[in-house]
Amino acid sequence: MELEIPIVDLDQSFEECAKVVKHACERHGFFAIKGIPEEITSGALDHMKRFFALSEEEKRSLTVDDGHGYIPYGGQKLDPKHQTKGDTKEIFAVGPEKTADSGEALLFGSNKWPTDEQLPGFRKFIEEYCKLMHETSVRLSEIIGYSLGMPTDYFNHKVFDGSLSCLRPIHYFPEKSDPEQGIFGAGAHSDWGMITLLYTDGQPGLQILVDGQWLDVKEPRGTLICNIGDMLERWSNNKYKSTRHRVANMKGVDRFAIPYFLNPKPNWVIATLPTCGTPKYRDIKCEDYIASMIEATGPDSIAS
Ligand SMILES: O=C(O)CCC(=O)C(=O)O
Ligand SMILES: [Fe+2]
Repeated sequence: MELEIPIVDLDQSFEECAKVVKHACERHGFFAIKGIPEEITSGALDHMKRFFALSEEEKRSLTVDDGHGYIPYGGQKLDPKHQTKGDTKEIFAVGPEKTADSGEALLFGSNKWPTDEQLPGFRKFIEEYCKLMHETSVRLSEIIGYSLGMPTDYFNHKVFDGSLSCLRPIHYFPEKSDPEQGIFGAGAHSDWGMITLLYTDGQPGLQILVDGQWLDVKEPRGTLICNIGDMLERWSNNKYKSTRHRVANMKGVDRFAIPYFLNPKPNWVIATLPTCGTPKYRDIKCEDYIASMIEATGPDSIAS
């Protein structure tokens, strides 16, 4: 069954956007956003297709060792309990460059870029794309904070301008998923951070779990999908849902997706908002939550 998600038009008023966001977040936490120029999203997609078309050797020379870089096929298993093999995808993770004097904990290291000879213009374009995704997701966070009864400057740059946000473009291999056999493009999971902004090539595959049923998400073309992550669920004391989702590649074709994960600064403490009732969660530092999730889903969870 298909799920239609509401559209937030960033050209509309703050109040109007907040109304749509609130309604979607209280139901399942997925909505689409309009207002990012097509040539930018399709440009990012073209660059990422060229990246994943590099030779195995070239990609593996950029293999991730501390958070950023290339993660080969099967290198992540998002739902170890229900998967019989790793996700049938490869990833290239890029984050904001950390400066030596930023004083942040070293959870993620520096980026690993292909050379300009390998992929002309790639680094410049993707860096700009990261900045645009960051600005857009911070703006959405301001709207979200307001929709939860907080001042509009509560969730702004002071919270999110750190090193943990991350663009993680994905190539799903042309391999048919088989949910009965525990084979998925990406296993069921919820996202970990504040929000995720996702652009896809339009191939179906993304499914979300609503009232015990897996529904296919159909995003209107020319939009990005935005969904709520675990930290916002904690902040909002479960008012807003960090819904489980997965990728089932039922056609067995290549599929490309470019998610941007907006996370707070490493040492930012996630504590229930004063507008959201008696806390159901203990306070937790952003970097501690992320480290525990990497531990649960990274290469060590592949061993089984
Ligand atoms: O590829 C998609 O549509 C979703 C990817 C996703 O959920 C993730 O990377 O967290
Ligand atoms: Fe996800």
